[in-house]
Amino acid sequence: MYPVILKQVSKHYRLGSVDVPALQEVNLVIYPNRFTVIAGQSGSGKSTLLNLIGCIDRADQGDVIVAGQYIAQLPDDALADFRARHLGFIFQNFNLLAVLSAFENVEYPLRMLNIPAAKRRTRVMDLLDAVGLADKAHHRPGQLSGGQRQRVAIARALAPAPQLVLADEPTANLDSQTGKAILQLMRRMQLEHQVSFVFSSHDPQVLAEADDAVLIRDGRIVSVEQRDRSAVKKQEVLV
Ligand SMILES: Nc1ncnc2c1ncn2[C@@H]1O[C@H](COP(=O)(O)OP(=O)(O)OP(=O)(O)O)[C@@H](O)[C@H]1O
Repeated sequence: MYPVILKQVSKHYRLGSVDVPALQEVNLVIYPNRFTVIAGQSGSGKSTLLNLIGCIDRADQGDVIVAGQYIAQLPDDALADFRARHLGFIFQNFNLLAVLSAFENVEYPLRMLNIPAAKRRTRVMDLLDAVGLADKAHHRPGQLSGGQRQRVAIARALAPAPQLVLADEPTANLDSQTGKAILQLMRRMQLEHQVSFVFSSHDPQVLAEADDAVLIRDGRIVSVEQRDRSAVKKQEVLV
């Protein structure tokens, strides 16, 4: 497993004639198999940073290296394929396809990767079981609660066995109890699947759960706190 590396990364937006510096000379390493939270005030650059790490957008300057690949070297079609193979995404509004069942939503990224049907079925049912929704496989998103929808989204993100799962404010649209349960589920999935999770969040519950907490202000990283949570992890794995 590779770390994500950002070297001297800058990103600007243009708003009419105004230049908006969203990220400025960011240097950051996101270590494998950790729970990393990017925290900062509204407008500080969290989503921009997550979009660059998630290869949804490209840097204006500097290097973004994900899964050992310099992202700037990939043309757009190769980048879409790279994303599908190596990255999973969880969104605050879940982004499930309303006309598909829970099963079909989780299956979707595997279809995109041309995984054979029998293998898809096993993988999807294992994941739905792991997120506690095996009995809801045929329900559509409209027949599920917010927390259940986010569970489907977590299963979908993990379906292609990505190196990295990115989540933009994953608990923002959930009440605090449900948010807590979703956070615990994501932590369990992160440990069981040996995958890196990177979140942006304002939520103190999410920040408290971080292995690594990255604080961003005005487009610059102001601190990175690495916590030794090995004792916690051992306990969680044992239970
Ligand atoms: N498409 C865009 N066009 C112009 N400016 C943008 C665009 N997207 C973001 N920005 C600006 O870039 C800066 C960083 O925005 P970003 O969305 O990354 O912050 P954020 O920390 O994720 O904010 P929030 O917590 O409110 O989602 C802000 O000043 C924002 O106004």
